[in-house]
Amino acid sequence: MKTNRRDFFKVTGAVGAGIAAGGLTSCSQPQAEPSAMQFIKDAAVNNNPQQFNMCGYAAPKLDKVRVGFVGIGDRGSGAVKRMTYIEGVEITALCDIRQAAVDGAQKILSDAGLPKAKEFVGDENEFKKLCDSGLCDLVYTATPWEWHVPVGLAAMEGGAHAALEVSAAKTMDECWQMVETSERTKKHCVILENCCYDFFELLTLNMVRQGVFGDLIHGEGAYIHDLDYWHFNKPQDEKMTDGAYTKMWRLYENQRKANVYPTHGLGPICQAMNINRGDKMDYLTAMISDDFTLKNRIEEKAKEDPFFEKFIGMDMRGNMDMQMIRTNKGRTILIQHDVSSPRPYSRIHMLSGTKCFAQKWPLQHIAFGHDVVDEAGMKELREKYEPEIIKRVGEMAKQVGGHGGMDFIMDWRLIDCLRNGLPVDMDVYDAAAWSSITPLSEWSIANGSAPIEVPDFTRGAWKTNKPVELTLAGGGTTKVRNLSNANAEGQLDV
Ligand SMILES: NC(=O)c1ccc[n+]([C@@H]2O[C@H](COP(=O)([O-])OP(=O)(O)OC[C@H]3O[C@@H](n4cnc5c(N)ncnc54)[C@H](O)[C@@H]3O)[C@@H](O)[C@H]2O)c1
Repeated sequence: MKTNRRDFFKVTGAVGAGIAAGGLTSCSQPQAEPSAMQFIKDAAVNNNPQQFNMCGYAAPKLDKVRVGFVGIGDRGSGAVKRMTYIEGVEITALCDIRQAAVDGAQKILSDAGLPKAKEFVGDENEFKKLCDSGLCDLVYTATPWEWHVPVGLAAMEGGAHAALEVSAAKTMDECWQMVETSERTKKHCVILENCCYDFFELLTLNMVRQGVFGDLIHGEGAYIHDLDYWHFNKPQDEKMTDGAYTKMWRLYENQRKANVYPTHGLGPICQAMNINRGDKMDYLTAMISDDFTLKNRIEEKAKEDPFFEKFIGMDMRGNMDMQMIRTNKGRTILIQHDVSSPRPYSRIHMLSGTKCFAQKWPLQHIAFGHDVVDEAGMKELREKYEPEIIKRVGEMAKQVGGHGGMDFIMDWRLIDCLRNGLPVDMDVYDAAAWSSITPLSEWSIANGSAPIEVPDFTRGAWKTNKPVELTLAGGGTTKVRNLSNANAEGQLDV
């Protein structure tokens, strides 16, 4: 039973197949055998040794970064636009299953005075041609979740770095495939976790680094976002290709009883705790509530519009799921996920240390002991601890927009790292560990909240890997193009 855990975790992709067919599916449950304790023992044994350590790896410098985009819907088109502001970027290739999406991206390029990119429009495997074209140094993927890893693997095999939207992977097998392919090809596989670049998250990360928090004890993160409007934003055309989520993909994904979107809350906490770089997640336990809203909403919508009748009877995930994670250094993390309850947005972002406490939602504050820092104190803290990246591009990022600026900071930093041959902030081990919460939580939930080990994707290298760099040392040279037509568009909620 030592090497079968990848198979054990393989989720069949039935949800994905359902989306592709435009039909109804139910998500397969992972088996509940062997017992959790047996499984935890087995999971301590790694499959293959690390081939090459991608943490801290500096790929050869690229003066120009030729970027290809796969999946240019809501999120991907925003990324194309942001990249037009970054010098040293050449947008060379655009791929989508919809011509309209590619046309929209070409317009973004022409509006910015940039040349047309080569188009790859066809079926769902058209991205392979883009990845094999030799046109790209970086393939930036913003498809529905089921395509992230297939595109990322093809990109790395084709000689490009891969950048994958969140969550990077859906299954444990995909997590290992990313790790093994990145190590073998020596191509970065970056998770595009924009929340790691938000202003308060970066401020608190730097404060942790400077010792202001003392020892970190506990962190909390979340993705609590009432997506009702987006889930039910019906496509207007017959092929179901417009609307908020193309072919209603996200409603289908909500059949899976797991935290299907763990990384917005988890990523910044992992960076603060040096997960994979001095500490690691050891094990988790997960729990989910029943569904109190989604089935009812589907029935309500079906009464208004027969389009929604096909969703009746779908076995939806419960509203709220939670994961409790214990780290090797004895810290704890709580992650919450709820996209279907009528309540205000929150990613919590709470850090609790021996000397300092910070929390972003519902009310942003920092405290020392019982004393909450006032406005003047916050100003002082920002002046003292705002990291260099915010000083360098923070104001420009606010003008470009994208969730208040953090999306642009993330893109700029990624390009600057590639251009200056710097290690990336969010490497393949982060992509795998953060994404693995989905299959791990699914297993724990299916097994009465039994604890389950989080695999060590670094295979021991976490003990010596260096923390995320916050100084821009060796980089910071990438300029931002004329911002005169920037309009800071993009909602503040992620
Ligand atoms: N980081 C964030 O803040 C954030 C915010 C929104 C969405 N996202 C992520 O971005 C991704 C896309 O979400 P979205 O809201 O833009 O969805 P969307 O449905 O608007 O866009 C997806 C696009 O991918 C295209 N597509 C589907 N399959 C494809 C394939 N095989 N090859 C090429 N193109 C394909 C679709 O036609 C569509 O244009 C998701 O992973 C989502 O989780 C992240």
